[in-house]
Amino acid sequence: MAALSATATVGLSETFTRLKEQGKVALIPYITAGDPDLATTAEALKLLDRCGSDIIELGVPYSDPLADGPVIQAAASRALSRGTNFAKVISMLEDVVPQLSCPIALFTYYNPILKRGIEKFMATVRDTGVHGLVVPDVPLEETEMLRKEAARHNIELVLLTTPTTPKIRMKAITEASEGFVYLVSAVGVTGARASVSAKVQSLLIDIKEATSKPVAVGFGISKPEHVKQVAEWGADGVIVGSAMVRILGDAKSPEEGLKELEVFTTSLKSALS
Ligand SMILES: O=P(O)(O)OC[C@@H](O)[C@@H](O)c1c[nH]c2ccccc12
Repeated sequence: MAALSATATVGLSETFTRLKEQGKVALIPYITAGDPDLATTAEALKLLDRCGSDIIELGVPYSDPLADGPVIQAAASRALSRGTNFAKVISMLEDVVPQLSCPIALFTYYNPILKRGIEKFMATVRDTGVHGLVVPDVPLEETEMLRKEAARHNIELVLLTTPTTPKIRMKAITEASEGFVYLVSAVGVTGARASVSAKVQSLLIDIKEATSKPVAVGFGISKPEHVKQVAEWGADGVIVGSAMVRILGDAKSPEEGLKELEVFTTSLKSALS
């Protein structure tokens, strides 16, 4: 099955190439695996795919999510308290990825990778048909090993740059990043914000001077008007996490959460068309 899924969907950079040809901007939701449970996560992935997501970021819940705000931290602890672990996320993905038309970028902190061993981790992830990997807390100096193993297993390792990243370092990050460059729009942790910082516009100009690779913007984006604004500023993709995670976490039942997720995702998708 993995072989089929590996060919069934194209990778991250190919997805951006196709969207660019169509003059479209990628909608990239993030959800935490196992919140409220893995069965709902499986349904949510299929639903997000059906609603026109172009790439889906799936977070592996971790006990010390230092870059996450309260919404995603709470989702991670709910998922962990239900017994969600890496092995269970992988077996869910083995079943679900072949049913998706959009690629998955697995989102994990560095520690779970080190625990398994980088090579074993990459091989396991690749066998599920997952195309991308985002590791927010690995320092650039240590990404060399990660990048080598990711490339060896045909996984696109996405690196992140922030509003306070010095230009030289930003250039090194855009050079090394595969799939797309993740532009973190705001300083601090993840979480919906009232508006998107206008600084994103100049940051996008700087990054696009440094690289022709696609750039997706994340952090704080939670409304159709945010999505529209970031697309107008020239982003190739827009990432929405906490607002999606909150919908699933606040719902009275998984069914209700999935229904609201569909409405919300559809509203974001129409803001991009
Ligand atoms: O939640 P927000 O503000 O919409 O931002 C996206 C973010 O959730 C997702 O990309 C992500 C989840 N955990 C992270 C940790 C670091 C950087 C990014 C992330």
